[in-house]
Amino acid sequence: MILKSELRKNLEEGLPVLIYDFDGREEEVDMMFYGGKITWKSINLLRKDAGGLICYVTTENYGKKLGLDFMVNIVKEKYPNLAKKPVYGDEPAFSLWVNHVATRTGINDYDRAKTINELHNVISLINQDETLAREKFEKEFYSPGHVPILLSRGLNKRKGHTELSISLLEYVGLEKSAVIAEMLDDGKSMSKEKALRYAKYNGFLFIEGNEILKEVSL
Ligand SMILES: O=C(CO)[C@H](O)[C@H](O)COP(=O)(O)O
Repeated sequence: MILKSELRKNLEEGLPVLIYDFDGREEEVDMMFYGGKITWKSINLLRKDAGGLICYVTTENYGKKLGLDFMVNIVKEKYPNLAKKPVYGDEPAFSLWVNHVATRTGINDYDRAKTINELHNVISLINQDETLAREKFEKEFYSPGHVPILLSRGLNKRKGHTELSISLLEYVGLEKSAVIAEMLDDGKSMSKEKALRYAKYNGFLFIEGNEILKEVSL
């Protein structure tokens, strides 16, 4: 059972939560942070202890309000021969890759934290002033950059870490803004058992996709 208050407290304190998707899907664990609590130290931990691709996550609906499309739609139009699906079947959640204009190269921990902090600010502005949020996004970001944006289609359409992380934020009542990276290990994805031991050792929450499905209404 997921303890809502404990989960919200951890996320608001800037602690990561580990999410395992499902047997028969990627069978991977992603490290997830709340997008509103990212510092350069969170990027450092994602890079060193998780090791996978560090992605910013929000919803398809918010993405549309900023004029963002799924990369797969762009690829289908421009490079139709490359528009294949990964082995586990889902259409990827990728949209554009961006940097904030105040970054230098965009890749170090400070730069990626800056890009993500400013993405979170844009996302938080959407519900107050949609037009201003889009203007701010177009004025302050450029693409291609070093932070991929993933857009959640909702768990009723796709059951990836993208959708699981957004559902957890909705469940605890936080803004739909997350940062995730896969946990890797010596040339492979980290096993669920090893990620569980890592979570226990560090006092981080470990949540399975099936537990999330039980708590949220699809
Ligand atoms: O692979 C990815 C995007 O597609 C990301 O790296 C991330 O792990 C989320 O993936 P998914 O939502 O497919 O589990």
